[in-house]
Amino acid sequence: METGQMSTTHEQHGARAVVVAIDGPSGSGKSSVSRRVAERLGLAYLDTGAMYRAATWWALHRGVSLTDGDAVADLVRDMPLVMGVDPREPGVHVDGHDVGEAIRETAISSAVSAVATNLEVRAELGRRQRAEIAAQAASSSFSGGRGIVAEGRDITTVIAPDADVRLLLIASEEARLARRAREVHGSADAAAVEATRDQVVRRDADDSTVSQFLVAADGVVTVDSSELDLEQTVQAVLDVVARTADLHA
Ligand SMILES: Nc1ncnc2c1ncn2[C@@H]1O[C@H](COP(=O)(O)OP(=O)(O)O)[C@@H](O)[C@H]1O
Ligand SMILES: Nc1ccn([C@H]2C[C@H](O)[C@@H](COP(=O)(O)OP(=O)(O)O)O2)c(=O)n1
Repeated sequence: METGQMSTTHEQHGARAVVVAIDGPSGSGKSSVSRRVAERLGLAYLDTGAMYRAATWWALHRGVSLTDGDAVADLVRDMPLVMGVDPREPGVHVDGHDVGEAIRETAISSAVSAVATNLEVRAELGRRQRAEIAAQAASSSFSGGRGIVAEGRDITTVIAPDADVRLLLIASEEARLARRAREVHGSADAAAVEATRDQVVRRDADDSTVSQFLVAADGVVTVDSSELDLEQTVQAVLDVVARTADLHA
């Protein structure tokens, strides 16, 4: 297997697992950039936002009211969630359901902050995220021990504050709204941007009550993608990784 071959080389060099932590607001490009960075470096990829989205889907699927915080937390503690960590195909399954597409629907985007601001849910999903990050140090893992790119809102600050590379990906509100409008509505005209505002601006305001992702914490490098296209942003992040971590990549 390709990954296995990379891991053998990696281990022969005696290199240890690298953890790249990336946070940022909605539409800054975290998911698309992190996936590409992970793929190019032969690392695993963890989309922690997808875990909050999957928890929201699961609660709605099971008919649990999102306003009943204790019931949601109880449900999430036992959630049979399987997160794929292959950056080429990062599948999300809950209780055998492939929810990769369903969790991106507007109904979930609008509701997810109610789950993401539940501190008991954060504790449970944070525990699973730390376990996955630690697991990628093992040679038997997807990355063959090379490591992982994990992205979300609190990875640089709470989940992996001692990551080798800590990065805040930002972009202007205008750029983020236009990107999301193009993605969801296929256009960045005024109507499409307005229709996207709730799931970008309101959601970031709600989410920032429990995580600090609008300003870089100490030691976190900021990359502003407002004026960069996707490939330029990937390159800017790879440059930060190369400067910061001894990847031998
Ligand atoms: N630097 C960029 N320039 C232009 N479009 C981008 C850039 N980064 C991401 N995109 C596009 O913007 C949309 C939102 O990106 P995404 O990775 O989902 O952001 P996030 O995970 O931060 O919410 C996607 O359609 C993506 O392809
Ligand atoms: N580590 C994380 C990751 C995501 N979240 C929350 C914040 C968001 O509202 C949801 C979904 O995150 P996601 O990264 O998929 O959202 P965007 O694609 O950036 O719009 O989860 C969080 O609170 N902590």
